[in-house]
Amino acid sequence: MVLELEHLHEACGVFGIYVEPKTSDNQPDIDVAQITSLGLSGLQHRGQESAGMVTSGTDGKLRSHKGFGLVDQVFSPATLSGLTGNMAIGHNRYATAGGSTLSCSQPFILKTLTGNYIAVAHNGQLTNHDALSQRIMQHGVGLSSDSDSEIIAQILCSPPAGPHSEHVHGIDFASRLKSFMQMAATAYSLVALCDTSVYAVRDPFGNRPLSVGRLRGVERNAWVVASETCCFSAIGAEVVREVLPGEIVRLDCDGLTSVLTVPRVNRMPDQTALRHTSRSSRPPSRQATLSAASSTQDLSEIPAAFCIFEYVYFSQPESILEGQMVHSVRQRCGARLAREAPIEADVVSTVPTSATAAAIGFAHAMGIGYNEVLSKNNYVGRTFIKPDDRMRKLGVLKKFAPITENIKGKRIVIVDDSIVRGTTMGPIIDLLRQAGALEVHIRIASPPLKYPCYMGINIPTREELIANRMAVEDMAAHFGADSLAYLSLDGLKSAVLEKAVSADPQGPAHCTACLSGDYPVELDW
Ligand SMILES: O=P(O)(O)OC[C@H]1O[C@H](OP(=O)(O)OP(=O)(O)O)[C@H](O)[C@@H]1O
Ligand SMILES: NC(=O)CC[C@H](N)C(=O)O
Ligand code: SF4
Ligand SMILES: [Mg+2]
Repeated sequence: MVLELEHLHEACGVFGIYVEPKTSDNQPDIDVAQITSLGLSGLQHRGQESAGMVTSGTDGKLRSHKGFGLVDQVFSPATLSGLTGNMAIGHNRYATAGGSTLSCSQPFILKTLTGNYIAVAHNGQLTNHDALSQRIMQHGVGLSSDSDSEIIAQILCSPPAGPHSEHVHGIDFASRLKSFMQMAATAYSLVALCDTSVYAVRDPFGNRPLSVGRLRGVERNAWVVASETCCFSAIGAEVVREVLPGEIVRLDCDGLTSVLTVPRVNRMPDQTALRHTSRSSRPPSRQATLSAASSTQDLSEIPAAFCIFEYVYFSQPESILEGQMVHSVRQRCGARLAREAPIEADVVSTVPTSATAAAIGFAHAMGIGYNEVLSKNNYVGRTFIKPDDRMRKLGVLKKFAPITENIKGKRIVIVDDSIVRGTTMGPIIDLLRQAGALEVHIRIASPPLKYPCYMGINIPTREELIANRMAVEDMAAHFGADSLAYLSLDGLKSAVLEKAVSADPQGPAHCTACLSGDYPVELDW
């Protein structure tokens, strides 16, 4: 028997690019496949299982390549040279539905009744996956996988109900997207290719991130879209804006067009089909029932529910979310934590890597020097170890080594962004003690993680989350520390909201379900 040392898993990265075809030889050639591969590399932290890309050009033909592994392993120069065209979409996958198989890797490509092909890539997790797959199969359509993303592609193959002029004018893809959004409230950020346009779509709750940018120094239309803006600098792009919750954006030779916005409403016609929505493969403790939203409620009043954990852990520090840099938000979290749980010490440090900004914020607010006490080996991947205590600790020690001269004889505050199973913290405290720390105080820059996520993040089961197994007061002793404190939920929300801006008329609002148990869609346990 082996124990997998796993924390939270990321949420997939999507990327898209549209470059207007050249009209004169003076215009620069833009290699969209090369840019997509660079963009996906910049989003690698969101998914490492498989990568894929679809390109299309003026000939209307789609070219694609997918494979297991990291972006640089999947796309060789020879592969990229075959992916020609003026537009592309790409995907990095961490599986949340359907397992880690090539049949579930993305983008999905399907042929439609009009003869056109569509390609779709998805970040997120459909909360009504099971109900939608039943509905598709009842129409006699077989599915090739258990992927919820395939469901999206299948639904987008069907013309929307009611009168439409699709067969005369080709696919009315925006109407298809709107129709899909009315069936599935959350969670998805999508990029799609259809005809001569790239589409970018964010679910009505805006649960997963998605931003549009523009290639610098290119005179004609040259748009990009990505899960996170951190990949823009490597491809020479500037941030334009976020896709709004419920918005469908089209990128083509007409520029950036906001085709339409669907209010935050779950208007699936058969509301009862939304019950018992979680994947059957989940253990009972993770099963959830989604209560249908009342049809009389003014649902456009419901606030957005952008994943607050993107700020805490998932996103890269340089990414811009809701008009603010993730690094700055993390620093504010650290500063608030210092106000909520101050402590006298000689040095403040981080559990590298994602807690570093919070540790710096904590140190500044306390007026204590920040320094590093742990060196992280970036080449250690997921660790499989025997489940005895000694080997468990060695698993963590493979990842971190003490910087002893910064530790010996010091009172140390060690800041982490989150505690999931509690695997990392105990061995780190041992390491600091062995290196001669006088005192060790743990500060966590987010509230206790207690509830599963149904929106596309693999959080361990309730039983596996240490915050459900142990009171906060007992944790310091459990880890061998002198004290331990978490940031409050209000503290986290204030740090995020202090500078968040949104073009959404309702303003920025967040999903905090894994911390608070309040799900954006109602769940009965
Ligand atoms: O309580 P645990 O189950 O041990 O998990 C919590 C740890 O996992 C995450 O870090 P990760 O190792 O993923 O790396 P990062 O900080 O470099 O992103 C998180 O930042 C914590 O450090
Ligand atoms: N992590 C994700 O966003 C996963 C997307 C999709 N649910 C899949 O499993 O492929
Ligand atoms: S439950 Fe947590 S991880 Fe999932 S979307 Fe909400 S805030 Fe993000
Ligand atoms: Mg960490």
